[in-house]
Amino acid sequence: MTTARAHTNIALLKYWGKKNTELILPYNDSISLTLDHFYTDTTVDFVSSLTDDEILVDDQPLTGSGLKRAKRVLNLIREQSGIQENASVHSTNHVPTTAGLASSASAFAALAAAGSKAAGLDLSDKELSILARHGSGSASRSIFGGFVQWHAGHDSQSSHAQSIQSAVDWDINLITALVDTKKKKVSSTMGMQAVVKTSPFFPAWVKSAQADVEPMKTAILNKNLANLGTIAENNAMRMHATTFGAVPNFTYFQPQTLAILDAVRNIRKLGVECYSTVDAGPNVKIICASSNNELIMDKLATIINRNQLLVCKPGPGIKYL
Ligand SMILES: Nc1ncnc2c1ncn2[C@@H]1O[C@H](COP(=O)(O)OP(=O)(O)OP(=O)(O)O)[C@@H](O)[C@H]1O
Ligand SMILES: C[C@@](O)(CCOP(=O)(O)OP(=O)(O)O)CC(=O)O
Repeated sequence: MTTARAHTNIALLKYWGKKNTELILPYNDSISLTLDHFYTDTTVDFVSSLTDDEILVDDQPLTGSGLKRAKRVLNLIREQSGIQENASVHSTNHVPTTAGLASSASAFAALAAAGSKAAGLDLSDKELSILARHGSGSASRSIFGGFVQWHAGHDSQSSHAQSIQSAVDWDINLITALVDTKKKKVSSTMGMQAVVKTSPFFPAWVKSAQADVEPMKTAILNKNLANLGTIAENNAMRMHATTFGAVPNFTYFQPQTLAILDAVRNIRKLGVECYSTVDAGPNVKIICASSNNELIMDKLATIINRNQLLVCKPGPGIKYL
């Protein structure tokens, strides 16, 4: 029996579109920051008496596409280890209850790590990243701590994450503004599939996202918050532009999302370094230095309750408990 802990991550350069939906191969590289605040603990045991995999997430049986994805990861572990038994999986998401924050990244990274170890495999971080990717693309990055690059690659073996800077020894924080905590109408999986198929902006997105990779790596290595934030904010807006171009068009933004994006631009005009990024949902993440956290949260007080603002710091990679 093995327990692993994986932290969630926020993409500074987004993964948005699959070249291969079976293998989860993305069109472009993405770059993320692993966060300290949100994580998943998963315990896996292979048990001969079980007639099927039994997967409980927060004490509820996993169903639907979540179950299919988890079984895909467990089947790969059985293939690689030669183990025949079914798995008993217990997982707990340590994210604010139903906050609508990406849990699939930490979920499938923790499952890949705990499952492979429980099956007797001793996988490298690269191999774990490839395994986790088969559950959810963003999970490939949650194997590593700090700043991480997912190389798009051209096949399963070449599409994996790699550390850019695991111990983040400079001041970068992320304030999460919880605009809406309900389950979103369009999942990431469905949203990206729709834009790949129908948005004329998609090819331009891929081109500009890939062009962001080297400047973003340079900004990280130079600890340059202004460059990092500017590239991240533009990248996020371009990702969301693809949804406006889709047929039928859709958006993850809500009125409060737009109000916060505007407020961040205004705070920046005052000379305070802060930048927004938004994933496939209405919540805004504000990239800033910790010294500006209070000032930014005070300025946002007219738009959003203080208890809907959470400060996150860089977090670690996979851990066995
Ligand atoms: N701890 C867990 N272990 C295994 N699977 C999980 C766990 N937590 C969530 N899942 C599954 O992961 C999938 C994604 O979950 P959720 O929609 O909450 O995260 P998300 O990352 O915001 O989603 P999306 O893929 O749309 O971005 C769901 O199918 C869910 O059932
Ligand atoms: C907008 C994003 O958060 C999309 C994440 O998508 P997922 O990794 O959740 O998608 P699947 O691979 O279909 O499970 C950007 C990102 O995290 O890079």
